Amino acid sequence: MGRGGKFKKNRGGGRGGGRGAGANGERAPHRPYQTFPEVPKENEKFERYYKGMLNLPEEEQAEFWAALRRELPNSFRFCGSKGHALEVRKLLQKRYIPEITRITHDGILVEAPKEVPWYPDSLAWWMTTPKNVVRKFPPFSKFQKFLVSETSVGNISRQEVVSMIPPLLMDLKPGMTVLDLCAAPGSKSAQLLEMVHRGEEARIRQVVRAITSDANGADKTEVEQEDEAARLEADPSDDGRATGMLIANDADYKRSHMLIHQLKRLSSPNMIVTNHDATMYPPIRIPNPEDPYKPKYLKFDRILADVPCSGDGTLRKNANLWKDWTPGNALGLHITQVRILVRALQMLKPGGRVVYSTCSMNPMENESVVAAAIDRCGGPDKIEIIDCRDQLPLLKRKPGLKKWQIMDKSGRVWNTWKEVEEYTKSGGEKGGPAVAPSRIAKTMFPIEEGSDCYDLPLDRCMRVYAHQQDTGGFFITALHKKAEFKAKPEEVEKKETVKKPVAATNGAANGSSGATDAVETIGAAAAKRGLEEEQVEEPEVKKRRVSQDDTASPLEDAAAASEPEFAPIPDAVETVPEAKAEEVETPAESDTPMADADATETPAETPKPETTSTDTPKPGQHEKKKKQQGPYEEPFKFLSAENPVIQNVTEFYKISDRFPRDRYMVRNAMGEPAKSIYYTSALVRDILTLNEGRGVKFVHGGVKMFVKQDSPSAEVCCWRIQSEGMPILHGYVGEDRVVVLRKKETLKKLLIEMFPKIANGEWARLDEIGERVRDLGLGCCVLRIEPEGDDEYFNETMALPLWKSFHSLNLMLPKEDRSAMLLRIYNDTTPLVNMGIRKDEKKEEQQPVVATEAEAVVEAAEAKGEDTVMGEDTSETKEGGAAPKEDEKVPVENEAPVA
Ligand SMILES: C[S@@+](CC[C@H](N)C(=O)[O-])C[C@H]1O[C@@H](n2cnc3c(N)ncnc32)[C@H](O)[C@@H]1O
Repeated sequence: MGRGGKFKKNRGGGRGGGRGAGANGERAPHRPYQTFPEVPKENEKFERYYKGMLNLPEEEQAEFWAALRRELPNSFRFCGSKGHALEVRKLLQKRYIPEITRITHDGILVEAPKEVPWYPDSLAWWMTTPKNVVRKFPPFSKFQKFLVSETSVGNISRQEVVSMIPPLLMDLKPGMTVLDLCAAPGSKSAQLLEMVHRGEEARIRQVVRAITSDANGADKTEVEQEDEAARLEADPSDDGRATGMLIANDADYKRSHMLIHQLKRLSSPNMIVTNHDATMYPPIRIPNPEDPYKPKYLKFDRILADVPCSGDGTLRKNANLWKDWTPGNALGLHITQVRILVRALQMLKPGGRVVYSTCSMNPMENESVVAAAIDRCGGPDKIEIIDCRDQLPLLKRKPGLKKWQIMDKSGRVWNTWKEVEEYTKSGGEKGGPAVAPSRIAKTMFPIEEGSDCYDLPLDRCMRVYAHQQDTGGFFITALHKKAEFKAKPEEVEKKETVKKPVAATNGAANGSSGATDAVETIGAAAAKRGLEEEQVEEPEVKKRRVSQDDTASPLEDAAAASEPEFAPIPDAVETVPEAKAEEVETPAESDTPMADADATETPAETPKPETTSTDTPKPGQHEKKKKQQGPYEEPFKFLSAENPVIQNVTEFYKISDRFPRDRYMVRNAMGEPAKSIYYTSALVRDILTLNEGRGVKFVHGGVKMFVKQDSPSAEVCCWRIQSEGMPILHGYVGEDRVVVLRKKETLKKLLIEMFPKIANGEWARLDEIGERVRDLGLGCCVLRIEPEGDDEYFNETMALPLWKSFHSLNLMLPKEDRSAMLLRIYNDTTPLVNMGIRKDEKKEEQQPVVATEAEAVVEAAEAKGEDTVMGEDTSETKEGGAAPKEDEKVPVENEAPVA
């Protein structure tokens, strides 16, 4: 329900007659809230298809159907680095739960949030009180503010619990490379990225301490010490910095930008966002130390294929699915799903792992896809289904199906492919012309006897049903690649008249470059012909050996890519299933990325070109479309360590030699630092550099490290450190540019006041930092917070950018971050004070910040029954980073009060 929606009253009687499981997996004693009756929760075909097929014991059947008709509990996950996530969790437990347990609603004590029992470190929580009650019922207001505020700054992810499972089965370790093929809006990518960085803070601290013999920041890392990833040996090669990498990909351009918004908060230099059709994901070139002239391609340690699906496991939050469910939804997706999984297995290292998941219960999107992909990839000798029974022991699940039926569009159920063939041969029931049921394919059925895939242990797949622990439905399988293989070509039915999958047409639709098409063709060729990445000889490579910095022009690539070796196999193209748009309604795309920002498990998400070739653009339409589809991304250009700007920042901040200087990047064709300087890991740099001009559609990479600022004099560096780069850099900044803050009250002044004055002796108001800031040179510095005492809410070491001008200071933090910190540390919702702003800005600036934009975003997404990951920032610029927020502006003197 949206913001303006009416508060829905409890309709009494308890949910599902008190039959459901509680949030801890046990039966709940009572269910104070019931489902909304607007949509009749029935669908004859759906019920007929699933009744009996899911192998549920008789006594569970009623529970299963009752659970599907109940509303889903509210769930959320504490995210970011583990130490910080645990601190935020502490607030829930100590400050908010005691308050919630005292609330009665309609005469019934509400259930407090509970830990999701199987999620590690108790970082995932859920509660049965509906979201709209939490949002609108006044006694929840403090808790709601906490949720909104921490969501907006990226410390809480409003994620459905079953959607948290796949990353937990990835066995992702420090140093590994991981690809999330269908990643938007990014809740699982966020989990994966946290894993890429696991233990990093502790490892870096070990290194910095060893170098400086400095005990800065009395260590609060008890938890991390228990964690193997926190030991330097886990990832030692880059002074403890994480060397692993996540590539998060989505075929839909707009959704790939949602990914950027969601993941940016994690400030990771180890992440790239790409925009490709996963069925033909292009080979990614990496350095080849053995022979720099011979192209080498990345093979991933881990791949997540959380594929587009019909989404009938999300019925509990998308009640419209009750009326919209048709068997055709899944029929139209099976082939794309198989292709995505085959491509994932191709791009995997031997010994690596792919996790395949859907939020659908339909075997034709699940077990049949797994079996068909294993069959195409060389059978059980090459690909093994991993037995995950010992993983997440507290998660209740059912084994994958070994037998199932297929329901065609008309609702007729088929047991075997043979049955379909016989029916077709016989000319159907009326003895008329032989017409096969539309869209049914052989690979949808259980594999027949005689194949080495006949008896695959499909029971090792995991099915999670709504009634087991009061969740949505989900399917997850982990696959181990035992050895390289050459994939079998797709078996195709030539007679079907089909359209191209919409995702596959994206490149053309969005006017992407010839180079992109060429790379997609190479990806497609590799995928369709079963070529391994090593065997993919790129077009230009055939003509001449290339050096690492050699880049073929897009045209060359495109022309060469059309040579026979890389041409798509005609049959395969012809038999691509019809775009599912006509059967499965894709939610209408709104103009603002915000409106559909947080769709996680939305059904049928295959991207759709916005226009067909016959569309005539209306006046003014062209520009808008172009922007939405974003055919042009600024290139990623790395700066040399000798670049004068790099030398200037290194000198001004006295950045230690231990901090790499060859990983700074800008986003403009000239390769000149103009507005922002980004920082990436070494691997991300190599990938962005080596693949330039190959048409790989990179849409994001790098953390914004420095932002250009007007500076008061030539001696003051005009590049301030950006808050998102601070955690990476601060340990290497010389003490000349560091201010140490220890007192809780001093920090509060800096958080509440946007421009606290320091001229004319007013520095003295700033307690222990007063003299230091008085004596400090102008410009940006590191405010290192090392809390004294043992205040339970003020005990985390942090580093924030602080700007000193002649008259005032400014903590360079976005407003949401300031407000979230005020709430977290001081339980304070005081409006921020900005004495230095112009009159016309004043009214707006002095509004309380919590629960404004962030709340609107969360509510908009939740209104659609979707997961929300993090706060939305709609100020993305062409430079690929967020436009500076209002309060990140240069604290120029004329904005600050004149003393
Ligand atoms: C189930 S959602 C992914 C949810 C996401 N993993 C998360 O946890 O937030 C499926 C995504 O696949 C994308 N998609 C659809 N077809 C695709 C294709 N052929 N290649 C890559 N992505 C595709 C959709 O745009 C959608 O964002």
